Amino acid sequence: MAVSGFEGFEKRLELQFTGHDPVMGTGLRLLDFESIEQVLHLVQCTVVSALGNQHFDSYVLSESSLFVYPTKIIIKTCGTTQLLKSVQPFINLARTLNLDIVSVRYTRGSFIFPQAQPHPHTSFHEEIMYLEDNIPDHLCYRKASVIPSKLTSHSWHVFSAGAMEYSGDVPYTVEVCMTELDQTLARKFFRYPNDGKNGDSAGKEMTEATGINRINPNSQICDFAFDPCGYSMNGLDRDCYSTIHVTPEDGFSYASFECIGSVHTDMAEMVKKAVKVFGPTTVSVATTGACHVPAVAIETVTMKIKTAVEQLGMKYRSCSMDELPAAGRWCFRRLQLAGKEYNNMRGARVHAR
Ligand SMILES: C[S@@+](CC[C@H](N)C(=O)[O-])C[C@H]1O[C@@H](n2cnc3c(N)ncnc32)[C@H](O)[C@@H]1O
Repeated sequence: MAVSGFEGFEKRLELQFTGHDPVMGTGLRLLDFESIEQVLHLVQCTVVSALGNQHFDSYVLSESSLFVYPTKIIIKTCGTTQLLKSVQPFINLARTLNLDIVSVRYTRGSFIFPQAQPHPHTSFHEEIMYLEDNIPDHLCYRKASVIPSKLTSHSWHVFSAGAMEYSGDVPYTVEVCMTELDQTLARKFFRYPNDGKNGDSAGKEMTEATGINRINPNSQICDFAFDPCGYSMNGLDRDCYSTIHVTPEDGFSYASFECIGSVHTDMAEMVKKAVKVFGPTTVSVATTGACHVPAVAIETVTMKIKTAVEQLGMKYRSCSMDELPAAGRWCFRRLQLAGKEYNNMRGARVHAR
């Protein structure tokens, strides 16, 4: 942990592959656990719990989560992990299964403790340089973008590279970052000393006590409670995942909620339920991949989420959009608890009333 506190904001990497073998039922899921562990060792994290279904495998990590689909890997890690060190090893491992990389997407918010980040995460510039050096040339549709909000301390960083332009036919992704959690709600993610439980049983109890199990009642949940505090879960609902990570310590409290949506998902309702679990002061919502079907167009999805979160007493502060050739349109919205204002330094909160 950094001297100052734990960095909750995750770095997220999504690698998409393709292969000549039309039988894609297993694909990357054939990777043996030892190979995955070796990559995670480079990133500086470990597996603490795992659960799979017929569509994908999910791993709760000591620092966030990993999802392995037949042709896709999604890994998000927090703290001072070196996530981008996994890019080349994953591409090489996929090659052993005759799978070729076709797109890379890297996203993250603004770190609370940027000075604590190691190479190659000391700045967004360094991250882009590292990615450029470690992905193959055929991923030629490339763009990096910092999507601003009104607060320079809350921006969304995106890099995407693809072998072809984005076609808009994938389910959309919503990444929610919450800071300054309500202290009473955050306390539910602390364990009692000598509680006689292990990470799995304590995690299950937190999932139920906090209402996380009601965010998507159709999910199978793999959860883990850290000692003395902290919580992570992966939810599996057919081929869609959701994931929650919580750093409850006062002063740098943080929680994230991420999930995949489709025309069948009431995303706004799920985000609202997730925000309610934590009572944060600031909520940022990054949405991408929404396609041209009107019901899941990015404007429709993000507007519904905004309206749902406002019902919890949050006020809309800013909205920015950008378009990346290999990843499609991005929308980054920030909301803040009504009656609270920030000056431009993170954490320096001024009450407006
Ligand atoms: C559960 S992980 C979640 C990471 C996620 N990105 C977040 O901050 O919400 C981080 C939390 O677990 C706590 N924790 C306790 N033991 C830990 C360990 N061995 N590794 C990582 N985090 C640990 C940290 O202090 C922090 O509160």
